[in-house]
Amino acid sequence: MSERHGVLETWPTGKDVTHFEDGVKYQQTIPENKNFARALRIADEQGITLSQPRAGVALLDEHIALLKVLEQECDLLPTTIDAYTRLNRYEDAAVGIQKSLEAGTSKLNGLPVVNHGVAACRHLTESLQKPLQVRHGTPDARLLAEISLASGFTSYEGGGISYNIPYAKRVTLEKSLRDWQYCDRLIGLYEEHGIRINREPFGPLTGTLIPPFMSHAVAIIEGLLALEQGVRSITVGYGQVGSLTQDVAAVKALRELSHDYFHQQGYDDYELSTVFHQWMGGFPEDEAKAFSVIAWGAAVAGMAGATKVITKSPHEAFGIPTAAANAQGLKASRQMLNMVRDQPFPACRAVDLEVELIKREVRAVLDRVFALGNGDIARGTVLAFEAGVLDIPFAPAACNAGKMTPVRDNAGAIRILEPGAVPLPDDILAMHHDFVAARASVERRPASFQMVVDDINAVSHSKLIGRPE
Ligand SMILES: CCC[C@H]1O[C@@H](n2cnc3c(N)ncnc32)[C@H](O)[C@@H]1O
Repeated sequence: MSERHGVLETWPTGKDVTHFEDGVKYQQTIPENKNFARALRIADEQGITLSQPRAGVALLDEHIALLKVLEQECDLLPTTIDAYTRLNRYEDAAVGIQKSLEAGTSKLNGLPVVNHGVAACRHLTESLQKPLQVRHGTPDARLLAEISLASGFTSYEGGGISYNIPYAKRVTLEKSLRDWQYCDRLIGLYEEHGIRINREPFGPLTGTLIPPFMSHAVAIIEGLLALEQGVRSITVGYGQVGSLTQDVAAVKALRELSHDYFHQQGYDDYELSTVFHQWMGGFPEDEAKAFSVIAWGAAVAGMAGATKVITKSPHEAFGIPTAAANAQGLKASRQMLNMVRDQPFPACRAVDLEVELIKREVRAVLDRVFALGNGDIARGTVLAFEAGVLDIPFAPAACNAGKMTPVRDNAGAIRILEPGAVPLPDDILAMHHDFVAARASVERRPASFQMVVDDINAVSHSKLIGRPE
């Protein structure tokens, strides 16, 4: 039995996509203004920042109603997939649908696209006017990809690292990287039939004090793995850390490094865009304070020249936002994006130094990943995680070393308290040490894990740096 046949058999709705050509034919009926890749290409050419929320509820009609509210305020639409579907637990998703019907409200934290199937999801994509993307967190996303793409979604988030390490405990990288090569190959097949589907590695990872160089390394690896399979529209992403100069530098470095590595590997016929995720850590409960965090994220995304910003809502501290709250986050973000649109962040020495630092750090890590894989990027990635060369702070995955410990410096930038086995050059390690020591002396306390804990809680307590009381 072919792999594809096996994938389609894992749930009855797999029958809906038996003939790949049917999905291609359907995608050819979608007007170009609803193609996600095209919208990003145009925005990037124009140098504007598009806005996109996260959103997903259990039942189809409610999800359509939700997206109709949001599409008034955003440029690009999501469909967030529920947690059961992300773990291929379609039976549990079916129970969640039933419970939602009985309760008259969503009992799932996203739309169970696999359970709903192609006909229903085509009704969804046809009901909306803006490009739609599937956002999820699925280590084995093969069936979800088959059904989503045949249903008219034109962008697919995730990757074999970014949807495993932060989202799963016991899924091996060998398996998730291989399953994501299937997803990328499927999108490569759509590309060969003239349908351009956008791919967006999940930049923020655990969203907890991730040093820019580490998330950039993962984004570039997943971009290369996608290019290898024929994907040609790639959005690399980054989660805001809250330091203005580090965030502006991170977006600049991410774009430039992605081009460097994609060209180095022989690709030049791709479209690249960047996405900036508004603060992914803990939020203040007070809605006015939450709007401040949201607006700060929008301001920096715009000034940094990100192609897209993923917005938050004033309900972030509580859970899934109502449509109204989600729309408020979009409106606050749009206001700010409009106000910063004509004032890109000016070139300055602090940003330039941070760009150079991030570039050196990314190169040190990726050089080792490529060396370990001896030219095979997927294999190098598996070995790099085993060796702790790639190491994602606070990730649940058993295959992640969890040795590298981040902490903020005295100005709020993310630095390294403990490098673990991440192969940074000695002079850079010394620089991180000095950054952290300077904060320790100002705070008159030793550099310690307590600082890390204080930083994790800082934003929800209306600060950026977790200073002692
Ligand atoms: C990247 C995942 C974390 C972020 O994703 C948001 N999120 C998750 N599920 C939904 C949903 N069903 N609707 C709207 N936002 C959602 C959370 O709030 C958080 O910001």
